[in-house]
Amino acid sequence: MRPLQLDPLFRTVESLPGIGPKLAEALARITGREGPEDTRALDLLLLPPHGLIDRTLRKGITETPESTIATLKVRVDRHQASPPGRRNVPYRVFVHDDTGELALTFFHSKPAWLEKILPVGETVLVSGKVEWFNGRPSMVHPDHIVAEADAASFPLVEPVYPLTAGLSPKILRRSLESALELLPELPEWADPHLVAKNSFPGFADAVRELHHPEAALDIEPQTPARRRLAYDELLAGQLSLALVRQTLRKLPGHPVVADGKLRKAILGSLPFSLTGSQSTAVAEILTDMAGSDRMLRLLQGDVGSGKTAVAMLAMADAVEAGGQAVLMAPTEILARQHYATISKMAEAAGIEVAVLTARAKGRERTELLERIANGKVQVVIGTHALFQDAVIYHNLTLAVVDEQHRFGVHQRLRLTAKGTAPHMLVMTATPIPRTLVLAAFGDMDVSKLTEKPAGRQPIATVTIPDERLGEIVERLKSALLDGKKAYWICPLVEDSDQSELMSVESRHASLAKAFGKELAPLVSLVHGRMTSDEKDQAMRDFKNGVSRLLVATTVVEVGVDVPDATIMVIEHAERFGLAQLHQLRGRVGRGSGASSCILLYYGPLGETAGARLAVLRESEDGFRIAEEDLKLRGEGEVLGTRQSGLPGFRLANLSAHADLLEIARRDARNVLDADPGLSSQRGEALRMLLYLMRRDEAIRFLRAG
Ligand SMILES: Nc1ncnc2c1ncn2[C@@H]1O[C@H](COP(=O)(O)OP(=O)(O)OP(=O)(O)O)[C@@H](O)[C@H]1O
Repeated sequence: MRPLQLDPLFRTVESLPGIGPKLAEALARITGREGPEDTRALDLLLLPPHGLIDRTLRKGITETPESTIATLKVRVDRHQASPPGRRNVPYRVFVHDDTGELALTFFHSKPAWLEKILPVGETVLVSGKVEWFNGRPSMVHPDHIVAEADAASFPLVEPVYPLTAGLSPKILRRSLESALELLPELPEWADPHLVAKNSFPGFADAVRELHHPEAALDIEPQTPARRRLAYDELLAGQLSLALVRQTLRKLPGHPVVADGKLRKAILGSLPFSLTGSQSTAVAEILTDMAGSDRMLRLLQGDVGSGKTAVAMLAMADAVEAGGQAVLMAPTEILARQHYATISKMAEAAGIEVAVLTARAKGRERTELLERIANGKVQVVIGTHALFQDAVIYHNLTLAVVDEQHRFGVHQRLRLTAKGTAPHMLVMTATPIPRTLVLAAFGDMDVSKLTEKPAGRQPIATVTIPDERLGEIVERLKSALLDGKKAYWICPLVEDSDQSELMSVESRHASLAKAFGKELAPLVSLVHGRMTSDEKDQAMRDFKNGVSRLLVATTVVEVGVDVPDATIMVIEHAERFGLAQLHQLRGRVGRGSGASSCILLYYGPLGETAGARLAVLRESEDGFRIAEEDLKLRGEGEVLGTRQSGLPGFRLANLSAHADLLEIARRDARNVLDADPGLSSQRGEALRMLLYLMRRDEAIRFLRAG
């Protein structure tokens, strides 16, 4: 049970003054919660400002430099309403000070309201950005207009939060202030030495400071308050991972003893020999599985490095030793693809493979479940459907989870609830740096595939502005005529008014048209809104060469393996994250043919966007790209926080707080060594921390264990 003391903080944001259902939705979005009911006062409190507006500049009107935010004390001279019927001509209010005149400009504002807040002849404080048009200063929609008498209430320094549509800074401010009033004093959970050494304020004080910066320095990641909160967040994360591990390790292992007969049969049938790091990874995995402790290993390998074969070889040993193995993929497309590859490999060893996804229904499903339960099926490939309650395994000894970062700790727990405690191999193609591995997975053993299979050629990567689209289409046309295969990736599914992003459907149509009668049938489409049958068909057609240009959304991002596809066009490349671009590009260059990747951007490019694309052009090394991405964008984006299911870090910034991550890891371990049930006084306080940081799943686990 959650301690009563925390109840006020768990009020839904909707219960805060001024917040209705719409705003609650908006807040759910910016705090990354599932929906409005799940968005609590606490989530608002732990949302750090990402910038600051400094309103301390107080020069005269004409002394204010172009495009700077200034606070001006002015006298109101006259109002100039929009001419009747021409609402797009702004309403102007002319004001002056000793240095000159300023036009306050308003679009679609109510005249009565403007007359009320800007009475002619009165002196007011206005604050906002001063722009010069035709040699005259103006301020469009001032951020603040305050009567001189109320000058004391004027915010000199204002924190800025990430905003989404429908949420104004003022409303956010107001709800934040009322949430701050709910903060109780809490017991200290951090180690007193650490607190003293770092001059950490208490949690509640740190939260208050977070939202009341007094100067730009106060929002830097290295203030004691920011560091304190970052530490708390990291500690909660590490503690929750350590709790999972603690319980998993307690369950009896399954020493896998096999002489490698099946594995060798598979190896012999592969059209290639393993790379050095593939062999090393296989050896590491087999050593782990032979031991009496459960394996918890991360197999990290860049795009196209050949993780699937490694997994298959490990599964072969598990099967030979009389067990079953599962491979869980994050998407249906990927599950089916793995099924296709793996059944082919398994055939050589006579291993029985089946695929299980949410799509299996009726008799087919019942029969499949039966064959899994009686052990006839030895390897099951699937999506999270693999771990529904109805699925009972005969003797599950190895679970391979592909792209774990999409699932999160929760599914990992479900997996172990399947009676037996299988060895666990987590495969990730996201070449995340060590600090992130630690933050996301805790202390797992790691095998790395450090080289690409022999014979791969570099992918020629170019950035091209949208004006040259016609040229790209022409080149693509001749490539298709040459028998080549290409992907064309678009960011969105349907045309929508709010977005000028090119939709995959209209791009599919325009390309088919541009290619003319002869080539149009070779152009196919796949996106997330199609049924899984349709998606399958599209992928199969592309693989078999029935279609040769696949226009797709990012459903093809992870893992799709069509080795003879050699051209990748990514439209609106400037809108994708670097790591995601790397994943997408990794769909080509998977065979021995020369490949190219065209990053098509709609300019002009901002500085960061330009730098990002340049990194990609220069490097194919996923690790380097991830490091650069981390520098350019922060870790939440690298991991794709929202869709990843990995509880993202809001307060900790892993490039700034790497030292705290190490400390948090050590502290989590020490705490649990001394007090595995978190029942001491400090343990109780730490439970509170887990609630506060929304790691409820760990608490449930604590109870179960
Ligand atoms: N040692 C090898 N030599 C040559 N080709 C290999 C080797 N190992 C794997 N391959 C081939 O390389 C391609 C990529 O392998 P795989 O799909 O396992 O990559 P992956 O690591 O899962 O990459 P991604 O994360 O991009 O899906 C496959 O077509 C596979 O058959």
